Amino acid sequence: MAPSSSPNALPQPMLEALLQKLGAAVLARVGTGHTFRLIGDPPPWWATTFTSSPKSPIDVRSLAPFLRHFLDECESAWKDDPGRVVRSGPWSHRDLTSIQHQFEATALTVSRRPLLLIERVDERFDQIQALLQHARDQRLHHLDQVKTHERTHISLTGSLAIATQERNDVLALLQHLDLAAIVTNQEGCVTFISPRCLNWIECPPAKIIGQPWEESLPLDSTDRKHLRHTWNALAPQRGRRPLRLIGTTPRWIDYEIHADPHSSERRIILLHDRTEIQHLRQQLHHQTQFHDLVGRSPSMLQIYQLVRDVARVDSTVLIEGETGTGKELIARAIHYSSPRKDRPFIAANCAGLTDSLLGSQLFGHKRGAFTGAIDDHHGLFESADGGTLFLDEIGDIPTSVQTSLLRVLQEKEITRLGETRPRKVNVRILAATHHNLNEDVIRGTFRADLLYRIRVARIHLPPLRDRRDDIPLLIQALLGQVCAATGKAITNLHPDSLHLLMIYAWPGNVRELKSAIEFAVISARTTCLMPSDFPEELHRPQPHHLSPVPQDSPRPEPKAQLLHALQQAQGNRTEAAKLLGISRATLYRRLLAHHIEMAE
Ligand SMILES: Nc1ncnc2c1ncn2[C@@H]1O[C@H](COP(=O)(O)OP(=O)(O)OP(=O)(O)O)[C@@H](O)[C@H]1O
Repeated sequence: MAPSSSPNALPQPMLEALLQKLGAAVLARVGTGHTFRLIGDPPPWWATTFTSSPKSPIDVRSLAPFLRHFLDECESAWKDDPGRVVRSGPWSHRDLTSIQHQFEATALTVSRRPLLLIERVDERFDQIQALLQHARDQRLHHLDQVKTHERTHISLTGSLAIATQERNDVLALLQHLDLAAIVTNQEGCVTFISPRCLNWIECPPAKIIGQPWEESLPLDSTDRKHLRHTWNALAPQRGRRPLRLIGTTPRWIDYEIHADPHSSERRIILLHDRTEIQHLRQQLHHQTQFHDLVGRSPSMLQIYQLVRDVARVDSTVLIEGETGTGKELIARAIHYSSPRKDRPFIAANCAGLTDSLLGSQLFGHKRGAFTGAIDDHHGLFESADGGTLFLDEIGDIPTSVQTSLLRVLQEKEITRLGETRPRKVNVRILAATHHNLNEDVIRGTFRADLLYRIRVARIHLPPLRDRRDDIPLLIQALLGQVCAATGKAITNLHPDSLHLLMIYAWPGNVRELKSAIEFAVISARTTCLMPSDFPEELHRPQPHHLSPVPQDSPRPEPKAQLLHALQQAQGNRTEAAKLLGISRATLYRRLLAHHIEMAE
């Protein structure tokens, strides 16, 4: 029971009237005990509730046992504060028809006279009950909602955990497979990028997500074009060559572009780090290649060393070897290994030109120097000034030009045709021939003094049949070149094709090998080169007794075979060497060894 604040000091008649209006029974104490008298008219419910007559003094304890305790409590409250209004709180009481009602009593003193108000509060109680019920329902509903939310939360947390786990599994798998991945939406904007990929491109995800995929990878324009081309293809594609990611740590990556199996409009780009393989490949390339020359056979390794040696000095070099053995490549390698490498390298083919044409080509001419010389013209010597002039087929130079050439080599100056004034030139001469210039000197078609001038250093290139170990490397390199040039993707060489290429005599040397590969690539119906794809001459039976043997083979040709080959070649030693599948030098050595007469 909560004491409330002091009552308002209204005049008693007004107060009684007011309370009766409220439908309450208002009882005033008579004397000092529990006897009270009803003031004014009883409330409507009095007669059906209590047996006591409203007109007589009433012992309120007979109305309800509860009131006794209530009044005792009021008495002790009024001792401290006579002005206090004391409320009982509701109590239940059955009326004369046994219907239970709720009552509430309020006690106060007016002019020190205790008053007791008894109210039937059923309606209020019902309202409160209804409110309570409503509140209870609301609470239950709320609890239901809380439970539902809790269940949803648990289920979402579970789904999130599963999704996180799946994502981590996918990332772990990508990591394990050494793969990075990018997923794009239908507009080509990045929706996912794996941490490994972010690591490669050294970029925070916020800068990549939502950006067009093309801009997310640091590539040069050629690689970007290549990637875009692959992207635009309808079918899933694997990049034909690795891309180079530009960055603080440049990387080589292979890539595959797939449609997302869950949505055909999305794409998944899988990226594979190939940097290590690429470095190994480059190392291998460096090991198998010297400038543009492919080959690791002992003879080629010796030649590479010789090239390095002669590149350091400025002397003239004579490069000898059969056609197609790579004489021009050697000349280029010398030039580009030499201090002249930043100056011009000019190659001139001396075969098949008349005196004046070759002379004019090499030394230049003055206008009117010969018929058709309509202008002043500087020659290749002047063009090559400071650099290197490679004179191919020097054995075919007409004698008059040989004389001029000798003078240039001696004086280091040229005179244009039709002029008398010499001009200083600083040119290094490299010359090549497939002739035997010694024989040409003996025959009188080549000047001996010129030969000694140009043969200060000498490099002899072995024919391909004498260095068969290099054939597989050459095939690989040439196949790469031819595929790049033709745009055809050849991935394999059938073992029978390799056998065919290994046993053929290659009279045209590397040039012939290159042509055969070109032919096969063009003819190929699949990505594998079959024996039938190669030119017909490769299929002709190679005479067993003439079948070329590897250069390193210690087995010499028996004398009878040498004689037979010479006879077949009608004494022509170059032809005989070809038939035997050996170089001319080897043929000479073997002829000497077998004491076979070397006369022409
Ligand atoms: N060792 C090699 N590695 C790679 N390619 C080679 C090699 N040797 C030759 N080739 C290729 O073979 C072809 C002929 O080479 P090159 O012109 O240098 O030969 P050459 O001996 O000068 O021929 P010729 O005497 O007929 O002028 C070129 O396509 C060249 O690239």
